Amino acid sequence: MSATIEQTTPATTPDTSGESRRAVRIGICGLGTVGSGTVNVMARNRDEIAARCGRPVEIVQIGARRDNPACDTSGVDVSREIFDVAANPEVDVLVELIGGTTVARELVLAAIASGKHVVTANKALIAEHGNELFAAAAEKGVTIAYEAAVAGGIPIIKSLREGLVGNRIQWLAGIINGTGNYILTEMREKGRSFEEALRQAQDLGYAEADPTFDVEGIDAAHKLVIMASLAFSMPLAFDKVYTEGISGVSSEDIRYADELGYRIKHLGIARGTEKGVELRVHPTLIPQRRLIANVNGVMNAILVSGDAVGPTLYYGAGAGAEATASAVIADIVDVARTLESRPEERVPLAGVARGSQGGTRVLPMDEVVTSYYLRISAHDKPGVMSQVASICSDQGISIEALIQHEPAEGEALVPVVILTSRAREARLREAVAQIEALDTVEGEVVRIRVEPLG
Ligand SMILES: NC(=O)c1ccc[n+]([C@@H]2O[C@H](COP(=O)([O-])OP(=O)(O)OC[C@H]3O[C@@H](n4cnc5c(N)ncnc54)[C@H](O)[C@@H]3O)[C@@H](O)[C@H]2O)c1
Ligand SMILES: N[C@@H](CCO)C(=O)O
Ligand code: NA
Repeated sequence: MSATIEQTTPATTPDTSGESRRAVRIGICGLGTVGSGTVNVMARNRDEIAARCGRPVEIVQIGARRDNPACDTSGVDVSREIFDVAANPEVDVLVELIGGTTVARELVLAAIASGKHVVTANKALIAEHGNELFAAAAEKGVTIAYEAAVAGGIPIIKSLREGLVGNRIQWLAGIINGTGNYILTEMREKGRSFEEALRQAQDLGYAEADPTFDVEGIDAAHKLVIMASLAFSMPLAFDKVYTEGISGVSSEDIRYADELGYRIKHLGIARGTEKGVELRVHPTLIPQRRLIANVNGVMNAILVSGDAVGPTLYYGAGAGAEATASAVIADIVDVARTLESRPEERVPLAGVARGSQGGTRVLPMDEVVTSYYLRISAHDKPGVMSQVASICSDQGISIEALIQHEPAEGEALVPVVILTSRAREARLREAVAQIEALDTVEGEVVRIRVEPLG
């Protein structure tokens, strides 16, 4: 089917010099949550977008397997074959919203080969194939814009690549998976089960097609590596990120953390050290008084600390149809604004000029230094604490706080909760192995890292 979009603005808009400029022609591939959100927001805010671009922005084609009742595509050429969009000479900018890394990679390469700019919300694609795609785009003199890929509607890519460009970034830490934060919040505030909260997040359109990506930290690792690449001018190194998800976080640990004055949040952390950059994603205890500890539900927040500016905080909806569409459209406008500029005058895709990325070392997890929350299931016998304290002390670790309640009626095991001093990961692991080997201790010791973030 093919027809013209109903016009509420003229197909040309006067630019500041008074000349009329032709519309920027957009092709959207994928009409799921983000695709339909983008169509809706573009239709609703079309006059504002045209005014901000200095020219109309028109969706000329959509590639979708099926129609989506969440948006109105009447008047737009809809093809069931997404590669039609990549081949369409009428399309200036291809917007990839299908997700995944196989077909999406082929689609983006095809679009680049035919000289189109690309906008994508696909963090998996950028994190895993970004080095290749950026090189292909640079060869062709086109742009790949990926604001929606990290922290949904929060303009964090723009902040890192433009707003903070005068700084040396020291570290960044963020709640960068909306689904995970939604689950942890529902568990803590409403006592919901993990499974129930995940189902709700899926119903609300927050989760990835495969929700293991959200729950096991893979999605956060994708986003972290993209931010770290910009912050530390290094190639995308997804396979080097230490990744732990939230599936092991229990309601019990959330309660003990509260008792100690902390919240458990799933964080992505990138920190520059003299020996290399730490890249890690894991549940983290954060002091309750920190703003980021109070970021709840689907909201995301990222702290970025620069040598000149100090700590800065970015907060907003990390997932959802229209919040993500906000970032997709920001990218479309960015691309549209520079359509006629020479490639070397545009903001570099990877944040630095081609060939200027350093081969920064990613620090092995064993060398990371942090504090820990440990929960030990111990038999209610005298001497357990002194054994645990002596093992920790042998590894140079001291105990900063301790919770030990009376065992529940009829229970032989009593939970012992400890906050440790800062220690090297390797030393902590050794101490935990020795604690687990004690006759007086049952099962595995729960360990969650603690970050003061200030
Ligand atoms: N949902 C969010 O809140 C959110 C936020 C930020 C980024 N993202 C990213 O945006 C992308 C899309 O996510 P979504 O939530 O909209 O997913 P979705 O599953 O709702 O939508 C994807 C759509 O693409 C279609 N599709 C997949 N392969 C196709 C093919 N070969 N041909 C035609 N259609 C195809 C699917 O049928 C589906 O309609 C993903 O990369 C995701 O990681 C999503
Ligand atoms: N599944 C992702 C979507 C936004 O990238 C999340 O929950 O954060
Ligand atoms: Na963003």
